[in-house]
Amino acid sequence: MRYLSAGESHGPALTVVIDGFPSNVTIRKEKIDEQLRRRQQGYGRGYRQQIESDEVQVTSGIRFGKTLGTPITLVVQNRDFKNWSEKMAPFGDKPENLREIYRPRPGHADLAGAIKYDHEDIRNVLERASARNTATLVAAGALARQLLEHFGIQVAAHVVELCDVKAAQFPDTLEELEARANASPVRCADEAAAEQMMARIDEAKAAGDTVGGIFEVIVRGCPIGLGSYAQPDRKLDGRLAAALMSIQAIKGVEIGLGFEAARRMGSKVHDPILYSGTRYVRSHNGAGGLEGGVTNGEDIVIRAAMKPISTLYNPLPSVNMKTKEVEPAAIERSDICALPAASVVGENVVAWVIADAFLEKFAGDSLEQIEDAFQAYQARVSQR
Ligand SMILES: Cc1cc2nc3c(=O)[nH]c(=O)nc-3n(C[C@H](O)[C@H](O)[C@H](O)COP(=O)(O)O)c2cc1C
Ligand SMILES: C=C(O[C@@H]1CC(C(=O)O)=C[C@@H](OP(=O)(O)O)[C@H]1O)C(=O)O
Repeated sequence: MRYLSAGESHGPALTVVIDGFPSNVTIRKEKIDEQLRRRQQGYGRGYRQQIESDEVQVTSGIRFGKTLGTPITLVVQNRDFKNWSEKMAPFGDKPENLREIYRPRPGHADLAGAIKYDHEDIRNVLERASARNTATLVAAGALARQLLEHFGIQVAAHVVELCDVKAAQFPDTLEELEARANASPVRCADEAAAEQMMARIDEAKAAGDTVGGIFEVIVRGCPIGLGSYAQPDRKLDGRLAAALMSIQAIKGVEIGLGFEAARRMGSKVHDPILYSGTRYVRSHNGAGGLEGGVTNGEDIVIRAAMKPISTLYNPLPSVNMKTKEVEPAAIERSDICALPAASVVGENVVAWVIADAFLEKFAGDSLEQIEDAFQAYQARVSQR
């Protein structure tokens, strides 16, 4: 399975074309829209989210609520385009009063992008570098998720740290964790920590500053054996890390104990293997569900660290690329914190990678063929 996305933040629309998705999978539009809505939310988001009300349009590959097995095209309109139609026009002359951007923002793609693609106006860079494109990743992930649901695989995410505030209380069940995260303005299941996180966002806003943090994604219900140790590019840990690192502003990924594993003795890291009478189980899950790049049947637990938003209302020094004078970096309308939104993007890109690995293992052109392969494998696994 693969996809290609396209679109500028203030252009007419964002588009993603998905190839290799099997036929006869039931898809509900409301489930895609629900993920798009979740991505738009979160304490600390900027004014743009009040303009947008993201909704998917399907222009190919689905008929009467079922996939056809042929390319699926998902489109998300940018409502803001009506305010940008002259400034973002594909053809015609530049408007006389166009405000061009020459002062790159530290932390954004501005400087490197302007040099790499030979652009004078940094808008030509930021329009595509913008995390607005994560709407397409979420739409694709929301489709993948509906395939995973059919096989009892759940994906959830929650915020565990925001700036220097850490969540300390975690609910016992995944359902409760998900419900509490969904109810929290910062998508954190620990209510007391969530209050402090919101205070940090308020402080950052008042100071013209920004904040980042860490979110955790949990996948429950994966069979043993997704991914492979046979080639580096087939290892599922690497594929998941790449997907998360590809989200704008994600600077670190850890699986299971992650960096903490490096500080402990092996006996305090690895998970003893037990047999329940029907299946192999672990007494804890330091590996985060992955050993040798292959799922081991435990929950996949993966965390991603997001740097603070690059646009500062109290900007850092930069250089005017036209005059070479030192000047404050440009200010674009911006989020103060987009960590809750990034956690939703994280959930959906992880869902995509898991669905991709699932389809490799249980290959088939239709849902029925995949079900046959899955059931045959489950029968074999129960003999081991
Ligand atoms: C959901 C989300 C929203 C974001 N919103 C903004 C924003 O409003 N302003 C901004 O400067 N950066 C924002 N960012 C971060 C930039 O997109 C990011 O700093 C930039 O693309 C460079 O990231 P990189 O160094 O990881 O490539 C956002 C990131 C995400 C994931
Ligand atoms: C538009 C979205 O995110 C945007 C990501 C972003 C950036 O630089 O990454 C800059 C802002 O866009 P704007 O300049 O229109 O205010 C964010 O709000 C979105 O997530 O829907």
